[in-house]
Amino acid sequence: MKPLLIAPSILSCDFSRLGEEIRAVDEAGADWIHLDVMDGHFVPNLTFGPPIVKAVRGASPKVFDCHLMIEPCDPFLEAFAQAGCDIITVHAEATTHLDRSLQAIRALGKKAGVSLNPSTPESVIEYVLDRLDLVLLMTVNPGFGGQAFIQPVVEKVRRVKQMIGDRDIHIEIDGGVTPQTAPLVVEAGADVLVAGSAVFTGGTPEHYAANMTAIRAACAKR
Ligand SMILES: O=C(CO)[C@H](O)[C@H](O)COP(=O)(O)O
Ligand SMILES: [Fe+2]
Repeated sequence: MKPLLIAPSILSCDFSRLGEEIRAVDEAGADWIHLDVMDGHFVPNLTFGPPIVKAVRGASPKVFDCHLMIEPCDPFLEAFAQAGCDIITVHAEATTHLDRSLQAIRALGKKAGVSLNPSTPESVIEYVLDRLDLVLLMTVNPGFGGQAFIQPVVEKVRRVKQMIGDRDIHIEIDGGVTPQTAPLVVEAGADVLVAGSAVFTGGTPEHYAANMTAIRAACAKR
């Protein structure tokens, strides 16, 4: 069984102190740093692009887990790779040629991920499993932090876990993860939890450590 990893989403941090906040969650015990890139087109919100990723890359040596909510995605993969992302995840709904996008990410020397919106069936990844390092299952509709967890996705987690069999592929959950919802997806087979508001609530490094401890403790009996 893979160890449980927590990837705080910086979408919920204080953007005026971005580097400092990344350093704080790193020191508070984050396994990965989750970066939400939004284009105002695929999702109804805008965040940041490669120059910001590059600017904060030095704030933490932890894995930079880049969640691209952009359409098209292919023209920007190289820039995100050069900016210092370690994992690049594209949405299946945002690329016409998913197989090509995943090949392009690996050709850049990065880990390749695919994300599925809550309403997207898991069958879309059936023929690209051997090109994947990570499947990100959205448990909210992408675009904003602080939304409520969409419960029916738990069943999809179980199905994806079965589909991947003994392949070395992470199952990551993103959206509405709290100490209450985390055990549901972990029990179903998830091994990476993205959490934005549930980690950054409180606003101090001590809160971040306690918030991550609470999520881990809730999942400890999996
Ligand atoms: O991809 C995302 C939104 O599209 C974010 O990663 C996600 O929403 C995290 O925020 P929270 O944990 O507050 O739900
Ligand atoms: Fe995300």
